[in-house]
Amino acid sequence: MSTAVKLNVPAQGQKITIQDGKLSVPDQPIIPFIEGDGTGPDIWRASVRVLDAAVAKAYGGKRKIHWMEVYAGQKSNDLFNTWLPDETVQACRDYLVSIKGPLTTPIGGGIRSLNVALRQMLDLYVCLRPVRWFKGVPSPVRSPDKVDMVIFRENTEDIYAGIEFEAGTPDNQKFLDAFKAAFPKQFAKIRFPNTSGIGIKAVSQEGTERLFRATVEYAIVNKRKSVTIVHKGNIMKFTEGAFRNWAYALAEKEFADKVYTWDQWERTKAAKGEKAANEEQDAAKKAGKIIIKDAIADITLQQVLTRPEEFDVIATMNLNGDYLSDALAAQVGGIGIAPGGNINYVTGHAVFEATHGTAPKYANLDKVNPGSVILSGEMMLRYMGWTEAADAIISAMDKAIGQKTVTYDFARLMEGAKEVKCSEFGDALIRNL
Ligand SMILES: NC(=O)C1=CN([C@@H]2O[C@H](COP(=O)(O)OP(=O)(O)OC[C@H]3O[C@@H](n4cnc5c(N)ncnc54)[C@H](OP(=O)(O)O)[C@@H]3O)[C@@H](O)[C@H]2O)C=CC1
Ligand SMILES: O=C(O)CCC(=O)C(=O)O
Ligand SMILES: [Mg+2]
Repeated sequence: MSTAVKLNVPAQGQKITIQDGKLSVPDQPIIPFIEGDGTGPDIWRASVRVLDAAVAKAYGGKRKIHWMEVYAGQKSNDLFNTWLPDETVQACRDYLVSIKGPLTTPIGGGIRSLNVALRQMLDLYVCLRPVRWFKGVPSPVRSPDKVDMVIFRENTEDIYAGIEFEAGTPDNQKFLDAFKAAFPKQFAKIRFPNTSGIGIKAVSQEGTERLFRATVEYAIVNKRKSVTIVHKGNIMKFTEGAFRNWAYALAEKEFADKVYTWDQWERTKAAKGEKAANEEQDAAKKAGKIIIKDAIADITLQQVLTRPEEFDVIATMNLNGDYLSDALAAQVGGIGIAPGGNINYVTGHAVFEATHGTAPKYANLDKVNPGSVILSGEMMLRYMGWTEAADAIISAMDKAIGQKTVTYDFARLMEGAKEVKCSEFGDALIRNL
């Protein structure tokens, strides 16, 4: 039985609200945070000091965040005998904007991902993961400066929805019986039905459209050059292929005067030839239109390495986005510095979190890079409209890395670096604010 969960609401501060689609952020907002499992507590302790210092530096005491701890994961289970209390989900709902550390998910059994559950319960349909290089960060590629990509990963659908039937269970048998009865031809395609685990991949038009609408709006507001739809539609025609087609159709329907799509190029080519299609595309580029293109997921993973300058904003489904965001992070210094935000742009709900996990072998060593959570906090501040504080963090990050004061992950790859602890990297950022 779970114990009652008591949240300590700060005595001061107000809720962030949303009116007519616009966030209303008080000068003293209450922001819930989840510390996280494994390295989460070390990272959070360093991060919160940097975020507070950046706000104090930017607004001289006029603005201040009142943090409210909410619980999830191991700490929650230890204290309250529940992994994800309703009170936590409700607080993220009520206070609109929150931030979290990583939470552990067991492999092959046990509880389902609390991270994914939170995204689904709050319907945070965009997982926004910008990938950029800070000068001086060690990288395995020759030109990490060419990597400046922003991933829009669909966050509520796909194989991640957790519709699975474990091999050998009565539910699995029930599912297979019903499947066989309704679709005997497709059932016959299962190579080893008696020992197959089954997972269901659902990708919808609504889910695709809201993700892609947010992507194109972001590309327009931020004056980006292109959006690449990344999919495996040659194999999964009615899920990943449909994602591609729905995305192209939405771009032409809702953003006709702001974009030029490769679908348009194909149509013009078929009607008037390749030269005319190229001229049309060149004219669109000159007019500042965003090029909407697509690429199959496997070749994308090669080309983001070999031709990074051709990728700008990327829209993709849940699983592809998961793989792609860790792979891209490697090019700019690793997941120790890869931030993210889970956002519903309609309701305003947002939970900011690092791309990495709990890195359990480093728990409580005050060792790992807190950069990912700090930069997730930077994204949160920008989302709140606190641009000056966000800019101060970026500039401090530039300076600290320029001084070669870095945690172990960078130090092991950098000549002449001064390796510092997680908390000391926080200190270095604060000094450089
Ligand atoms: N959103 C979330 O909460 C997420 C949770 N997870 C969960 O985390 C757990 C562990 O997953 P795992 O696959 O090991 O992936 P992790 O991301 O936790 O760690 C993998 C490796 O990445 C490097 N790394 C991770 N965090 C940092 C950091 N802050 N600074 C520097 N390097 C870092 C370390 O590399 P090295 O050993 O080379 O130093 C580490 O061993 C699992 O339960 C998983 O489900 C995973 C991803 C996201
Ligand atoms: O929830 C998890 O444990 C993993 C999630 C993950 O890898 C991600 O969001 O990138
Ligand atoms: Mg991941």
